Amino acid sequence: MIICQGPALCVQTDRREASAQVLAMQPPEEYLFSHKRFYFQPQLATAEYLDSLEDFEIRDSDVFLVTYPKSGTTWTQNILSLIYHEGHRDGTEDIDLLDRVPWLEYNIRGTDYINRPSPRLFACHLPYYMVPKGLRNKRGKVIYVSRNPKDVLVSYYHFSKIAVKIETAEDFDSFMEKFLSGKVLASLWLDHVEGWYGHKDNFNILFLTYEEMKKDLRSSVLKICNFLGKKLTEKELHDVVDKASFDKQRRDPRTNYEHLPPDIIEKGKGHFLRKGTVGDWKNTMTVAQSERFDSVFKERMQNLPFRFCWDINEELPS
Ligand SMILES: Nc1ncnc2c1ncn2[C@@H]1O[C@H](COP(=O)(O)OS(=O)(=O)O)[C@@H](OP(=O)(O)O)[C@H]1O
Repeated sequence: MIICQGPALCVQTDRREASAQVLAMQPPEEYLFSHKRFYFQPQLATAEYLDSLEDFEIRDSDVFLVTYPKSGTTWTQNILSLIYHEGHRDGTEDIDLLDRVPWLEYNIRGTDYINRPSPRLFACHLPYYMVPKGLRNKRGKVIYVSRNPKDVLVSYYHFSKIAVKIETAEDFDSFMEKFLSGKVLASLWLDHVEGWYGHKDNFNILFLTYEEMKKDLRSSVLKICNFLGKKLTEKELHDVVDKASFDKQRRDPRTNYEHLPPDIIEKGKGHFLRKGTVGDWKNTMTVAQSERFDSVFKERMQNLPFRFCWDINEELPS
């Protein structure tokens, strides 16, 4: 089975040959593969497979977590697994998170995940127009998690230093320019979020933000449970919230991706779960960089319903 973390981290536990074939098709210096106006990780995505997703058969019980990278994907994957799997909550099962909630666009190919019992859980970074058409007809459920794009940018920048398969940022300025022009995995943040929000009526969808999860994780888990029609006891809810905390997740090698080999994550350069805070962009971006970011993002942000801390002098929520 191919195991992937986001667009950037991928490893296979078996069936290595499938990925080796795909790898052989791509020159190693190519970090981005464009298909239908969207950037993918070239080692794993093929146009043929991506096109086949259109007809991927959706079950009403399917749950799709959709994010732009670095927005809280792993966190929500963990929450979904904890909500649905008692053995995960009580620690009696030793199943990899990425087997629980695999990547639709990268790692169900060649696996039998599609034949698993319901409810099937998937994660993806796909734009709204590339997901299976069944989803676009309101079958299955979609949870869309977004995060302040300034924090996304900073998280992505640091991640590029530890993720071997994505281009290492030379410096923050040049990485920011790539981010602002959408020349990164998953393309332009604005297009992704606007696309999903603008087409929300076609989907059975719940929008969440990283910031609201940080502010009140218990309420966010309850919101997810209500959307999924899943009732947890007080003890179960407590266990989900407890095991999804940043500290617990960081200490768990499975959710901090410490088990991934060094050709996926470079050891000793940082952790996947880095800081897990709101507003860390203020520690990295200068006033000039923030203003440059605003000059591209601010106007279009006003059409979105999500309210993020934007100005460098604005106080962060407690
Ligand atoms: N439990 C928990 N609580 C708070 N924050 C968390 C948690 N789990 C992951 N994270 C933070 O999410 C950031 C990684 O985002 P993703 O998981 O979406 O990355 S990826 O797209 O799957 O590569 C990355 O953010 P930064 O720390 O700002 O870099 C992670 O630390």
